[in-house]
Amino acid sequence: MSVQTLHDLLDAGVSGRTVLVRSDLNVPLDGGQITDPGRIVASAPTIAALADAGAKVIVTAHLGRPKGQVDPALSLAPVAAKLGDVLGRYVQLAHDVVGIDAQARAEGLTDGDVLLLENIRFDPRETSKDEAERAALAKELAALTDGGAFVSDGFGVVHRKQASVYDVAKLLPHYAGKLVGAEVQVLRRLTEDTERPYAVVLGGSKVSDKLAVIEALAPKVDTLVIGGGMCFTFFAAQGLPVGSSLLQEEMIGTCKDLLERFADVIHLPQDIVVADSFSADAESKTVAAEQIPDGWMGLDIGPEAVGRFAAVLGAAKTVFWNGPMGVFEFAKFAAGTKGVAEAIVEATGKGAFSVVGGGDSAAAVRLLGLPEDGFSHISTGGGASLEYLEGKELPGIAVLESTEGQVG
Ligand SMILES: Nc1ncnc2c1ncn2[C@@H]1O[C@H](COP(=O)(O)OP(=O)(O)O)[C@@H](O)[C@H]1O
Ligand SMILES: O=C(OP(=O)(O)O)[C@H](O)COP(=O)(O)O
Repeated sequence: MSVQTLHDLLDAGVSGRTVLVRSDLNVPLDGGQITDPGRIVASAPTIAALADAGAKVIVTAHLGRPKGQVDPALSLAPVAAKLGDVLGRYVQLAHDVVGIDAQARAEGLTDGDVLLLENIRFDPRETSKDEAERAALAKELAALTDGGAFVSDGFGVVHRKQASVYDVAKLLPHYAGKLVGAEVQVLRRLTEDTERPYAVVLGGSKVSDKLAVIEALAPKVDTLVIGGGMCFTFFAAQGLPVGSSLLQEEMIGTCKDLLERFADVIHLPQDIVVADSFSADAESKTVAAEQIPDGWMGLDIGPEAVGRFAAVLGAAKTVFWNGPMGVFEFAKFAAGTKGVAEAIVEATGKGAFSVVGGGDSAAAVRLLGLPEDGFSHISTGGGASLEYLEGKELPGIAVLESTEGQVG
């Protein structure tokens, strides 16, 4: 079944209708300041098209992982201000998710207005495993539109079966936004007639999510380069000490099995930059991967690893990269990410098709001064892209294919 798109909704006419848009506005923050507005910029075209066509636009989004309760540090206030700048129109922020303030503001919207609801993850029902709880929140979200429409445009979050991504689509006529459409179109190229060698580079800190993806991805690729916070569980699987580095203990057995089955595919760093604390001015030194001292944590891959990874990536004809190689936000631990990114840019220059995905990975590209056009595509989704490549059904896209919630 085909998915209805924003074009279909605009063709049908939206003037005077209230449209709920799920965007991924999960941008990196440093003390309340947005360090990279990439996801806001990428989300703006869908919102602008609707507002320009006279819709009353309600945007819902999350920021970080606030555990179902209000966390003032994760308020969408800075995001509302930045979205307003990018759109060139005032964006009002509701001070709650679906409460009295959101309801009053939704009722008061006039054609072309844009309202951003407060961080949807302040409501515990958003991420609940209980379908009835999610459905209740979805019903309250849908009610804000007074029978309007839902546009799914948060590509970075379509792999999450959450109320504002999945359940609400069942209650309203639903459409795929511009960003979701564009992302899927590019990623399709990484799953059909992929030019070999095909390299996937994985790093970052969402270790449990992404280790689960490796099992499905490993048989599909020629090379799996693993760095960032992902490599320490593999080291532990080899019986090596990892100090106080990120570790997913319950996945050690899985990593052992992966190392046995995909020994030729998996590349791990042979040296690591360790630190005595998680801070920008920590004491640091480079050690061999098998010599991480007790009490020290690995915060970057070492220079030898960068060299070896660069050689592997230099031969690749297709590259997908998700997850920084180290804590690039601290200058001391940014060299690994920069080195690997430069190697991918070089491979792209020689004709490889390259995609970098993920909020922080895309931010790293820009913040470390790499040319954005040095990659074939910069995707807003890390986990979402990985699950797409894995061939898994993405709940936020699959639900758009259903007829539930559609008119007629
Ligand atoms: N060795 C490490 N230890 C702890 N955190 C790490 C390490 N390497 C990278 N990171 C962190 O991983 C974060 C990004 O992870 P993730 O969310 O998985 O990536 P993305 O947003 O690109 O999908 C960055 O904030 C970075 O500081
Ligand atoms: O940052 C995100 O994903 P990513 O780090 O995989 O790119 C998305 O906003 C999803 O966030 P989540 O992984 O907390 O569900």
